[in-house]
Amino acid sequence: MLHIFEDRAELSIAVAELVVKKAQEAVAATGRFSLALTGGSSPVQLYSLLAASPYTEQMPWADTYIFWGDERWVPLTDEKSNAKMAFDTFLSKVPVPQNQIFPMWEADMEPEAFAQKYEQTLKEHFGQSAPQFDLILLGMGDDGHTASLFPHTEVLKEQSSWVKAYYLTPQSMFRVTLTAPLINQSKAVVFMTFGENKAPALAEVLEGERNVEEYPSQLIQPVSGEVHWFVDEKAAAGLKNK
Ligand SMILES: O=C1O[C@H](COP(=O)(O)O)[C@@H](O)[C@H](O)[C@H]1O
Repeated sequence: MLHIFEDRAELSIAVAELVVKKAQEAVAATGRFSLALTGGSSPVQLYSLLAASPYTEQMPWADTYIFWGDERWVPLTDEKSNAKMAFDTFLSKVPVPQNQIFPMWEADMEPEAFAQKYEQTLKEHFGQSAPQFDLILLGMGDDGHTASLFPHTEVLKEQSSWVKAYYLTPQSMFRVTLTAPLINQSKAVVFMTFGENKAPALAEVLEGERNVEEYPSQLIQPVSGEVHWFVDEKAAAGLKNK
């Protein structure tokens, strides 16, 4: 489902309202809300909203479990850390129990071993066979990547693992990411996409021929869950069907 907004501020408010709704529904139905966060610049305003009135009072923080969709393999104090951004913008300000927050990084571990450990953590949380997040937030890079599913990387072919780590040569760093098969088990996925730089990739992802090697965001098609694209008018400029 495509939702187009005039600007980032309006869009972030709409996503904050959706997060609150999904959280309340999940807690009413199952007693907990399992959320995977995105990194990058797109969610900064959303995260600040979640720490402020009127959203923070409506969030069932005590029953919320926070995971990440992906991470740059850097310490939690590094400015490039997706987790640091989330702590700075909202996690340090809301009453979600610390033991219900699962950053994708650990000191003194190799990234590949950490990915296996994170998968085990997810199995303990969800059970062995049904890794169904209530909501996964995603961004999309100008190149069509999402989470750390970058164009022309081996991780795009992954079918069985839930979490993978790999060295992203162009960025000279390891990445850790949920895999597409895991993301596609989610009950709901929300992409947040802003700005004219994203317009060409967005048009290809939503309306172009299937080419997942070039546009990995096309891999995200939940098996039975919802997928929402929250975009601003600039990002939507290249779309034919609005
Ligand atoms: O590297 C990453 O980039 C994407 C997109 O970031 P944005 O700055 O264009 O919003 C992000 O979704 C991902 O979590 C992050 O690791």
